Amino acid sequence: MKITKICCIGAGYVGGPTMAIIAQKCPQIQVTVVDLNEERIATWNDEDVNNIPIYEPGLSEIVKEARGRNLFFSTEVDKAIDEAEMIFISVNTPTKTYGKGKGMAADLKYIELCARQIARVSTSNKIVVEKSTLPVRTAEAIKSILDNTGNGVKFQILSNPEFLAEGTAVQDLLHPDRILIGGDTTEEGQKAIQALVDVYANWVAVGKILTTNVWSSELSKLTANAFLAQRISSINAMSELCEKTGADVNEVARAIGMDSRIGPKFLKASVGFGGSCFQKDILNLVYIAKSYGLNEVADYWEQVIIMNDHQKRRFSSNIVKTLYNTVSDKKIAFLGWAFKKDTNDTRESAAIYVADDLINENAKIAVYDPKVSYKKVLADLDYLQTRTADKNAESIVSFENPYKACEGAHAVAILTEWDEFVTYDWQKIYDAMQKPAFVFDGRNILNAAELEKIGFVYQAIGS
Ligand SMILES: NC(=O)c1ccc[n+]([C@@H]2O[C@H](COP(=O)([O-])OP(=O)(O)OC[C@H]3O[C@@H](n4cnc5c(N)ncnc54)[C@H](O)[C@@H]3O)[C@@H](O)[C@H]2O)c1
Ligand SMILES: O=c1ccn([C@@H]2O[C@H](COP(=O)(O)OP(=O)(O)O[C@H]3O[C@H](CO)[C@@H](O)[C@H](O)[C@H]3O)[C@@H](O)[C@H]2O)c(=O)[nH]1
Repeated sequence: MKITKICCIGAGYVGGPTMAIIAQKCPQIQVTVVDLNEERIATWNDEDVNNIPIYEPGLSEIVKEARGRNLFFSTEVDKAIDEAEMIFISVNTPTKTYGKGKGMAADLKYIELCARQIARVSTSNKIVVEKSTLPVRTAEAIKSILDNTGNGVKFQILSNPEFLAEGTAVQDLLHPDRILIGGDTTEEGQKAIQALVDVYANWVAVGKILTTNVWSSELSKLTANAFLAQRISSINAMSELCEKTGADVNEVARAIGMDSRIGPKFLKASVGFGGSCFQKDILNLVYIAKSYGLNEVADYWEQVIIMNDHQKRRFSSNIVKTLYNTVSDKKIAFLGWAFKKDTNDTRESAAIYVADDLINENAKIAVYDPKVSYKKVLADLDYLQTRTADKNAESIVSFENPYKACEGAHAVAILTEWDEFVTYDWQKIYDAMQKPAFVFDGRNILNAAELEKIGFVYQAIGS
């Protein structure tokens, strides 16, 4: 089956970039990305392509090339669904905040709404592709809804999890380690798999396109994120031991990373991992394991989250302890608010939790992040519901100039590893700060010797 029209439901961090690349690489396919969020669609369509809602290096250029040619962003969900032969579901699947599984399970209400909408409006056969990260066996639920509420048209359901990381989304999509496609073993299922393989084969070597059954594909996504996050919690656990023993976690990471069985990637000790995926997906894995009575499996993976929470709290406690056990009315400058560099995404960023802890101690926080607005900073803190929005606004400000953010501060804390932080005039920052001037480097990006020479009291993670 040759695909000529694709619809993607969800114009977020996955739907937007993924469809932009498909449109760029497959000019013969018309790709329409739809979303209920009118503001988001309007900014995807903004005349100035630099205003698109997601910041990813290289993305605006690709959108510029394909938008209006074969890439469209629209709020007309029904129309796009009905016209397409293949529909990607790329909506959010956050952790449940209510009812059974609250705080653990994935909330599938948006997925179910999509399935019902597809069933309601489809007048021709469709291939439905799960792009969102979903609990194993979700395809079964989607199939049941489609088959029982549809207009008699036939649906094939594929699982095609996305492995892109934010900040490198374009490169990850252009040069993926692998593409994973899970589908039914029936003849129809195999035809559907082939149709999606043919789309990716426009730019991905066929040897990198892996096909499996649906359940393996769904579970592989949760497994990949669990393994990646586990490496970070493992190195972060060692960072605390390094601080006690005089070992240096960067040296330890280099030494173990040269073992080809371990490998060098994902061994950077930090203030803790953030992002919308790791915590959510591991909690979901823990919930699934528990629901099958596999308590030891659940406890094993939950420890990755416990360690990460500890690492974030340890960072804020250390700031308070080092600043003579009080930060009350002291100005702490935060360089970085995003959960990692090269993205404007702040979901689950360590900065939010560190700020929350410090505000509990009456600190005054001044944030500078090259891509995050003050509105977003406040929304992130308000979401925690620790205190009133007014109190948050009194306790935290943000600056468009990093030097202004650091002026008069008792300490600077590095929360995100933006490259520009390394290039700053640290002497100038030092001169304008309270003395002694402290730097807490939550990303181990600055040069300790240089900063100490200037006069800073410098503390990194794990040394
Ligand atoms: N962010 C990542 O880097 C990443 C990477 C791989 C996988 N994932 C997974 O991909 C999925 C999407 O993540 P995201 O970061 O793009 O989320 P997101 O919140 O940025 O985007 C989801 C979009 O879906 C829209 N939406 C929700 N319900 C809808 C409906 N019924 N009809 C139309 N639009 C609807 C929302 O308005 C939102 O704009 C999640 O399951 C996530 O776990 C994310
Ligand atoms: O050595 C490291 C590597 C990462 N991090 C932190 O870990 C978090 C996650 O980083 P990363 O994995 O690079 O970004 P994400 O966009 O969250 O991507 C992850 O989550 C996505 C959503 O499921 C997956 O698709 C990706 O494969 C997976 O890497 C960030 O806070 C990083 O700063 C570290 O602290 N140390």
